[in-house]
Amino acid sequence: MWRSLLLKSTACLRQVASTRCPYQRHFSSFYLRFPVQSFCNRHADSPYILKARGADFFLTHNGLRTYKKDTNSIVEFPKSPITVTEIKQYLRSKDIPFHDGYSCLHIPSVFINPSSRSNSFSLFIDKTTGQFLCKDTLAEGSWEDLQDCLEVMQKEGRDSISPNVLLMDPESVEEEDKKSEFREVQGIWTSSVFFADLPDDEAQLIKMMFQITKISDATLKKFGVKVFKPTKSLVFPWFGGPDSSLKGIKLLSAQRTDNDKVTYNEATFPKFSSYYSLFGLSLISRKDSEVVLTGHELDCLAVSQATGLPSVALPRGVSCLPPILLPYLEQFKRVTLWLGGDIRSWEASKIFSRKLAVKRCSLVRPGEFQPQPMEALIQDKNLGRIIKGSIPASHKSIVSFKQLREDVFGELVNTDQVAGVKWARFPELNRILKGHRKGELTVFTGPTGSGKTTFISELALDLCMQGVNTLWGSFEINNVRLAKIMLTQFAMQKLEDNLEKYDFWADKFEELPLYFMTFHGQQNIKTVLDTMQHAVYLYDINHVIIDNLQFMMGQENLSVDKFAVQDHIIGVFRKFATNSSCHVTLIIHPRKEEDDRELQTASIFGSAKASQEADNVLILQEKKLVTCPGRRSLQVTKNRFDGDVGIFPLDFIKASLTFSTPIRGKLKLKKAPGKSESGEEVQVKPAAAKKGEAKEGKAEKVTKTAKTQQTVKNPANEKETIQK
Ligand SMILES: Nc1ncnc2c1ncn2[C@@H]1O[C@H](COP(=O)(O)OP(=O)(O)OP(=O)(O)O)[C@@H](O)[C@H]1O
Repeated sequence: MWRSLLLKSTACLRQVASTRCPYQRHFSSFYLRFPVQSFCNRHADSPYILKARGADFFLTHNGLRTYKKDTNSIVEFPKSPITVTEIKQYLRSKDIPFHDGYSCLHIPSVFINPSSRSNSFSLFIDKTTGQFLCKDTLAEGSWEDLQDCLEVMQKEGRDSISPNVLLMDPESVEEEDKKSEFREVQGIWTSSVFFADLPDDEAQLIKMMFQITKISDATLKKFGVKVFKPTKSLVFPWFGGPDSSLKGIKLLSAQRTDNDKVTYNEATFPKFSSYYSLFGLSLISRKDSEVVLTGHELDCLAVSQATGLPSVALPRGVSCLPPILLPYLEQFKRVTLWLGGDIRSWEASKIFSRKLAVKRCSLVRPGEFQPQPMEALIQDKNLGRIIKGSIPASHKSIVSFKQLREDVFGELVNTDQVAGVKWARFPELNRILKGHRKGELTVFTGPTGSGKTTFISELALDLCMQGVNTLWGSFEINNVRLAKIMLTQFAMQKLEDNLEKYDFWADKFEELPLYFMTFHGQQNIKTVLDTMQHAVYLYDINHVIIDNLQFMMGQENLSVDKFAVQDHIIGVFRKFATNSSCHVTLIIHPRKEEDDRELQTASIFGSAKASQEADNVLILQEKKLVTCPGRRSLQVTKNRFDGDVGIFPLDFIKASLTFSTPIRGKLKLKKAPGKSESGEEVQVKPAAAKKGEAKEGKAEKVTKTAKTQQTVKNPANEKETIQK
């Protein structure tokens, strides 16, 4: 059997390497046992990326440096997308029995000998992607991997196959890294102590610090929560696998801010991108048929203690529900999502319920009387009653105001949250657009070569750094160039001149929830949309950027009215944005305009119908409204959210490729009224500054922004801040 697998895999690799290199090529995990890296090094005469089960190898022409990156940051649409009907047909053709579950099909595990199978249907196939997970052996892989295994089994007349065929080379760098990381996990875990083993006053102090005085030692012990004294952190274990062994840990530390609020910082081992723990899962019995899904470990403790209901917590809060966790939630007939107390949690619960199958989900609507679970416990609320009052997630197309009433109220009391995520680098844009909202379509245009890509790159990066899961479709410039621009903007400095800092910034950048589609050049709109859909499912993407629409117009449509095609494509993206609750930013080249005329909304679109589809229209104007030639400004010509439109100037900083708003009246330096040392009211008079002084002002601003930038916490990062 090994020989046949080996032959098949090696042949495939050889074919790929000879025919496809240096193009990007997806290797399924099935082939990972083999030395992909060394094999391809021989063919590497230019840099390229191989995506292979969570690892990307960047091979340089001299083979001197190999970057590895274990986040699945490159989104490739499966060569042959699979449907659940096709999966079922295939299983039937192989006489494999299956249960049709909520998100997965369940089949007997092919990795366990039938005589020793404790649970007959322990292999779960994701209905949307075909990815599988065997809960007994933790073997996982793609639909193609599973088919390969089944084919080999059939050919060799076997009724099971070793899961080792799917494992990485045990001596690979990744495996070595994992082993040393696991030693670290065990070290922290064994040197941590249970609350019950701490002196009373110390335990009480820590509980006060984390605001968990209402959580009993018994509850903490039941969930295995410990304290790691050196950093005064709570330690949440991740127990997994059939033997419920320790797979990882999350460390949570708390800090009290000046205004007496508590902020939490999180760190996980393994790191966030591969931390797939459903906290509390090890306490769930096979017979449990309902569960409360929370967004935080402390909330999980609160629900369990107050209601006695089975409860689990998502590993990365409301930012995503990784499909790899879905098999663990299949046993529940009813899932109550109580993810938090704000609008973001409410939106996330609606999106997650689609993945979990809406028919079994009910949602706790955040509100004054329904804060997040831990807060509800502190306020002595009846958590059981709140859960009972959760509302079915099933969506009805026609609703009465009675059903909308609470939603409308929620929007009225949370205006700031409803307005969306605020840009940290573009306060002027916040002033006009109020924020970045899910489900909207933004159309962005500007003259050729004016800096559209560079500007949108920073705009999107800003949001991504605040936890907005982002997917790039860059058809014009390749992903390496785009990532270079973004990394420069992220580091806010010219990295070419600071190569020694590359790894520092690249490590941080890698933690961003940022994904790239691998398309380049003309693309079929359907393929692009399918890939976007796929990414939304896998990574809970909130923002897709398409650069640019012209690459979807296709050659075949040239005979048709160009603007009608454009209108159609905009309509398709509009629908996607609404249906997927995902913001789409579409870059469009303008119509040919006379050089000295400003662009307008009408410069972009073929018809008025298309302009109605966009929620926001942004135009990068070049040197029109400012005296200095080459200056850019950003104009908002449409804002469906609240109608405010406007324009503001942008300064371009070439070294960092960033844009900033010039300080207002920079040449007329003005200070807010204040008091002099003698106590007199002073107003600094506008003084005409020299050119050099103005530049200094700008440089100072950049440095300040850079500082702010470094302290921005990113939820995807190992340090997350949750404001209570
Ligand atoms: N405000 C600016 N001032 C001067 N140079 C800029 C400015 N913005 C971007 N650039 C530079 O101009 C070049 C083109 O920028 P970019 O690719 O972002 O433009 P674009 O509008 O997307 O181009 P295209 O029309 O080809 O799509 C880049 O080298 C970029 O660094």
